[in-house]
Amino acid sequence: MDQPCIRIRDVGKTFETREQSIQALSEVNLDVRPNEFITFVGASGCGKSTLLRILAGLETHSSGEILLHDEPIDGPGVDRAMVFQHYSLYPWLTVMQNIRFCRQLKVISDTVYSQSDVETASGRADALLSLMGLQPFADAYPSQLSGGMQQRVAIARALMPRPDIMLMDEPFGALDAQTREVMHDLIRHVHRLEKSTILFVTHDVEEAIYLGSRIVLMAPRPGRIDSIYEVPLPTERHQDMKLEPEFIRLKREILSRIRETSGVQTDLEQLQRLTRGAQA
Ligand SMILES: Nc1ncnc2c1ncn2[C@@H]1O[C@H](COP(=O)(O)OP(=O)(O)OP(=O)(O)O)[C@@H](O)[C@H]1O
Repeated sequence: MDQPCIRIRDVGKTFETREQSIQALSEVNLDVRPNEFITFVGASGCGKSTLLRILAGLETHSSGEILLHDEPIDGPGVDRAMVFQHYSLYPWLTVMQNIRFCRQLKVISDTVYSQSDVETASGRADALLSLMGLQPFADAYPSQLSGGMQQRVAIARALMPRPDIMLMDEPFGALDAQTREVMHDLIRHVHRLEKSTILFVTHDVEEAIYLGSRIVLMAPRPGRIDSIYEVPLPTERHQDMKLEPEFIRLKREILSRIRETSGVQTDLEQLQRLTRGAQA
């Protein structure tokens, strides 16, 4: 079996605000193997985004250790790309310019500005444009595109420097149900083709099962890993699988565990007690 490309050991994160100290993550342990597609689910506030941001190098952790290819993470790097829920494209650049933007930065920062670098980058940008079905829109501006198309540009831009690891924080959260299904099949296709490792945060359990090979369920207060599920589906997926008994059983099990760990039930019970008290 492949060695893990990411090792997360006893990781904790505490945010200190003026009023309080928030333990966003506590004793998180996880090994990620190359080319895995891991999805993260869990109640609001369980630290999913914080963990992703730490892996992206956008946030530091307070305790424990995170190794990426046996090296500690010490900031963002071109080996990791992040895709957010909001498309975060540059509105003044065309689709093609947005896709090439990151690569241009890398070429300039490496000061290896040769013709062959530029040609390789152009070829890759063209390939990504066609992979995302965006060729007719190469010269369009983001404001001229639908949400789904903008997110395809954001994914193409993230893929441009050939990152080892894609960190995706609810990338399809703002899209309608039909567009999401199209994006699901597209991202599975991209994963097969590009062979990158994908860590994907979502609130949608069906999305988590359909996309992931493993599902990490996190729980809040403090944010931690509660359980990990292997997805019993073949690598090749199709939408009808969502109707299979095994898929529905896993969805029920995960949804029920999220409810149990979220504390919402406890809040409801407290509310009912208070209401009863007020009526007595
Ligand atoms: N910059 C910050 N400063 C203070 N507290 C923060 C900060 N970022 C996150 N938190 C807190 O850390 C906890 C975890 O937040 P995080 O956004 O990682 O959870 P999440 O699981 O992604 O939530 P959601 O599903 O609602 O997006 C929450 O209690 C949140 O309020």
